[in-house]
Amino acid sequence: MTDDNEAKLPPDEEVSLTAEVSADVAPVVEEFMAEAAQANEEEAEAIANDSNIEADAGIAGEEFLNSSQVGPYISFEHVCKSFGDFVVLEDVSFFVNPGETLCILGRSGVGKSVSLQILMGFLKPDQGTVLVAGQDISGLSEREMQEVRRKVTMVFQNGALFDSISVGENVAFPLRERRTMEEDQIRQVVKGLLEMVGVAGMEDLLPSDLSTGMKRSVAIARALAAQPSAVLYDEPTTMVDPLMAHLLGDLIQRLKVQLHLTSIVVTHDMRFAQKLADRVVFLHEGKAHFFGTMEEMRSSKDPVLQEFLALDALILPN
Ligand SMILES: Nc1ncnc2c1ncn2[C@@H]1O[C@H](COP(=O)(O)OP(=O)(O)OP(=O)(O)O)[C@@H](O)[C@H]1O
Repeated sequence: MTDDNEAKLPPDEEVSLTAEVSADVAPVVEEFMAEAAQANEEEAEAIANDSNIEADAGIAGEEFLNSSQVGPYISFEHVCKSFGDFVVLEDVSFFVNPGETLCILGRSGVGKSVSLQILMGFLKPDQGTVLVAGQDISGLSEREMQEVRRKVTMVFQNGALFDSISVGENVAFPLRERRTMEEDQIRQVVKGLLEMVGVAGMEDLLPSDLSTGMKRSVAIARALAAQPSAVLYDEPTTMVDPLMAHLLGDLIQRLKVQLHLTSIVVTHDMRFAQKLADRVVFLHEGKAHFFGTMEEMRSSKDPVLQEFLALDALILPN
């Protein structure tokens, strides 16, 4: 390939999500994805309008929330969480706007996964306000929380697939729950989603037949089948090879750009965060020690951040 041709290639995030989808199922999958993208765009606009009304009325609240131009889609406001006497989170605040990606960074045991579990309503905060899908989830019942989890879904490290049913049935699960799709449409969307996430033709395998990275890809396909507006990823690049990590990073970025998905990514991987994050929150000793862009984090003179970045550079030399 000549340099000229290379210059004409679209950036990774603009390569169509359905580029790898077979022609026989592409129309159905494209329609399915377009529906999801439109719903996410409309929801983001609604939140932007609401927050403009609030800002006009002068009731937008805290300084850190005012710094976001749109209303946040997900946020922690002064969240505290302890297990017995052990304080994990102490007055932690951060947000992610609709269609943006936030990476949660920090050493082992600082409460990154606990934060995700609070956002999913699996753990309750002791204090503070947690906003998910634009609404305060603190007073919600388990049933109401299940509705929120249709919009904001999580991709667990191990995929959390149903072990006893096939890969295809795992991905079909959210489609069947909708009760609006014909069997043939379901088959086409499942096939297309699996092709899209790089595990084509694996419908009939069991989750136990798959590698860790493949399970994670299937978990992303299952998450997308629910047409969510936000996806929370817990350590997506842990225990996968660098090529798989790169593919997952590309996919998350394309989902953001083309589906307007809001994402929160817990990661140890600074290169991954550099590639994906609009903002990062760095948890340290129970606090949100830093909340800002990667550039701001890299240029910070804060000794704790500098030490973390220096250690990362040692582990992953350029
Ligand atoms: N249900 C629980 N009961 C008691 N302690 C818990 C519970 N869940 C988490 N913890 C503790 O809270 C702390 C934070 O855990 P968490 O899993 O959020 O860390 P992390 O930042 O995700 O770490 P890693 O990067 O190693 O995954 C740990 O000390 C953990 O043992």
